[in-house]
Amino acid sequence: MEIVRLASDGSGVGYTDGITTFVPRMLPGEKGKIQLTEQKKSYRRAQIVEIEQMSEERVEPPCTVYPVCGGCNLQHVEYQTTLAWKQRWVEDALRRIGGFTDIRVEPVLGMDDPWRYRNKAVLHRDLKGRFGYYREKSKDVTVFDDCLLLRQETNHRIKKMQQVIGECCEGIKTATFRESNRGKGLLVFDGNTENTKELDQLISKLKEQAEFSPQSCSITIPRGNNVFEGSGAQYLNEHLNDLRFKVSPRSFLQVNPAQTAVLYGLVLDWAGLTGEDEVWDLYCGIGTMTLMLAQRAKRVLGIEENPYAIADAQENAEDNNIINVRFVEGKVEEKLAALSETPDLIVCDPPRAGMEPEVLEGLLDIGPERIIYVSCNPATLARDLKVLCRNTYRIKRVQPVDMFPWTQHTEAVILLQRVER
Ligand SMILES: C[S@@+](CC[C@H](N)C(=O)[O-])C[C@H]1O[C@@H](n2cnc3c(N)ncnc32)[C@H](O)[C@@H]1O
Repeated sequence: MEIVRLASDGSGVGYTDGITTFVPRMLPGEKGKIQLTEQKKSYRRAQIVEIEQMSEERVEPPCTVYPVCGGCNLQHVEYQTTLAWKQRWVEDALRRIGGFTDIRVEPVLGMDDPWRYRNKAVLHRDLKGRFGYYREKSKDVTVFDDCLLLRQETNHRIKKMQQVIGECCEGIKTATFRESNRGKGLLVFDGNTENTKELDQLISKLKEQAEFSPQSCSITIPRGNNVFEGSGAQYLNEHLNDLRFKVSPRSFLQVNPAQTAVLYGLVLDWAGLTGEDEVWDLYCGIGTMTLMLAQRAKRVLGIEENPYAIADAQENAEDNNIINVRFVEGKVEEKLAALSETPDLIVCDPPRAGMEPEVLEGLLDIGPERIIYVSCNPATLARDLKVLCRNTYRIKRVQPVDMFPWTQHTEAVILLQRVER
């Protein structure tokens, strides 16, 4: 098969028997043998067997498990090429889904060093007791020695955990490693983690290792009803700008601290706050942006559905002596209707699914002068902007930020200006 174009997840696209066929990790202009892995009526998926004609854009991926790991899918091209692709994917989504034909999308803000940037790794356990990443579209696990997206210290911690746990504590199915930007770790075990002697022994053994001393990495076992037990502090402390944030094991935190600073910097810059502004931060998580906005605004309201995150947000405000914020726990689609004022600015940072229709209607009713939309999914972003920009708002700026190098994921910040009430 010959690859004729690129899909928006980085797969190559060609045709087998006239049917669109997606081949991950194959590039436009390449020819080769493929094997079909999935057949649907309107499309097929396949995997590379052999590449016979290679694109000049292809490079040797530095990671040894890249061909079989579901974590990264763009390591077979240069980093700058991936940034150009991501810019195009945002443009394509805005045009195809949103119907925006004349919007300028700025070049993606990439990283100077796009390796070892992640502060979180979710590892799954296979039947042999080995921990690793899921393969693409599979529950098979890829075991790795050195994940190039994680710091070396984190890779060492993972190896040590694997050695100590061996085949014991079968109930543990997932190990999530998180890390603050000052290097302190938090390991969360999930699965069937009832209070057993075996689990307590595991924690004792891990604590004896330098990698899991309470100063170096806490261990957390959720025991139901918001109870976490283990070793060390049962949360992370993160430092962003001049603020300190508590992050509970079940709360969201952006995974790329270096690019988070770039992303939040853009939001603060575009917010153009004067000190007299009323701001709402929808989908506010642990209140990271809420508190930063509050330092420059009159008042900020944060809305978030995760009870752990909202509790963190409240504590974070107190901890940083920020008093001009208020947090509301609940779904944005339910809480928005109960609010009657019109803020000057609304910042929204929804999950990949984007915003519910009720939220979009609510935003149009409330009608703030400006909206800043932070999105990690160009497709749902374009769908939502189509509604917001039908009559009321105009897109002023679109700036993608590379939060997830070597993966197909794309983050973008959009500034909307109200043009009509
Ligand atoms: C992409 S995160 C952004 C968090 C925060 N703005 C930050 O930068 O850390 C999305 C957040 O939305 C929350 N969330 C998801 N669906 C929600 C909903 N329907 N209503 C309120 N919050 C929601 C999630 O719990 C998560 O904390």
